[in-house]
Amino acid sequence: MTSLDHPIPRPRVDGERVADLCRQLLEAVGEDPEREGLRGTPQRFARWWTEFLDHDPGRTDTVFEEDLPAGTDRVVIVRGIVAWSLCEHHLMPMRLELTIGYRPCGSVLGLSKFARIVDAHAHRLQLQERIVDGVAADVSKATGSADVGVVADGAHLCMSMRGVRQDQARTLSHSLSGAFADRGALGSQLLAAAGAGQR
Ligand SMILES: Nc1nc2c(ncn2[C@@H]2O[C@H](COP(=O)(O)OP(=O)(O)OP(=O)(O)O)[C@@H](O)[C@H]2O)c(=O)[nH]1
Ligand SMILES: [Zn+2]
Repeated sequence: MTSLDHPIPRPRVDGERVADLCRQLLEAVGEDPEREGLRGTPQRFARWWTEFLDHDPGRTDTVFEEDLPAGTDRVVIVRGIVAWSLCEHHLMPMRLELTIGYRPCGSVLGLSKFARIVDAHAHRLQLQERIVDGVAADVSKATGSADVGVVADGAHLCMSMRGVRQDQARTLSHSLSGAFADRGALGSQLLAAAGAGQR
């Protein structure tokens, strides 16, 4: 069993510096960082950045050997995985609902590991498309399967509370490989499981 190398290393957060920058930000937007309600804000702000970016997803690659009876096909689809990330353009939250499928070839991945893999990619400054690609690559690496599909349905606050203010807009993105690709039945099954186009 090998542990997964994540393409973007976990950043180290300098909490004191973040708190100091928060104090400066409050001043720059015309606030008094010493007023009662804001006195603890720089420390809280630093704490949440640290909690978010320094998040340890835990072990992501526990697999179990599982032989399939000859002539049977097995597909695993996990849906309803919710993750929050931050868009790297505006540093604003995006909420993603992910559906992940793969066709096991000899071993199965522990079910909780899908959400842990998602966490490893979400707790960074990100693009939805990069999260989906990264999750698909890690699932493929952990399972040894070339047949992997990942669908994400994302709501981006930078598109809803500011900018174009499209509160209902959702972004669907997917990464399909092997048997999930080429508009085949498995890809369609995955998109249907994700409820694509139903919201
Ligand atoms: N492809 C992609 N784009 C994203 C994601 N998150 C945010 N964006 C977009 O990044 C783009 C940045 O556009 P810019 O023109 O540089 O910045 P802006 O003037 O703030 O853009 P507006 O949001 O249109 O006001 C916007 O279109 C955002 O909607 C993401 O996960 N994937
Ligand atoms: Zn954005």
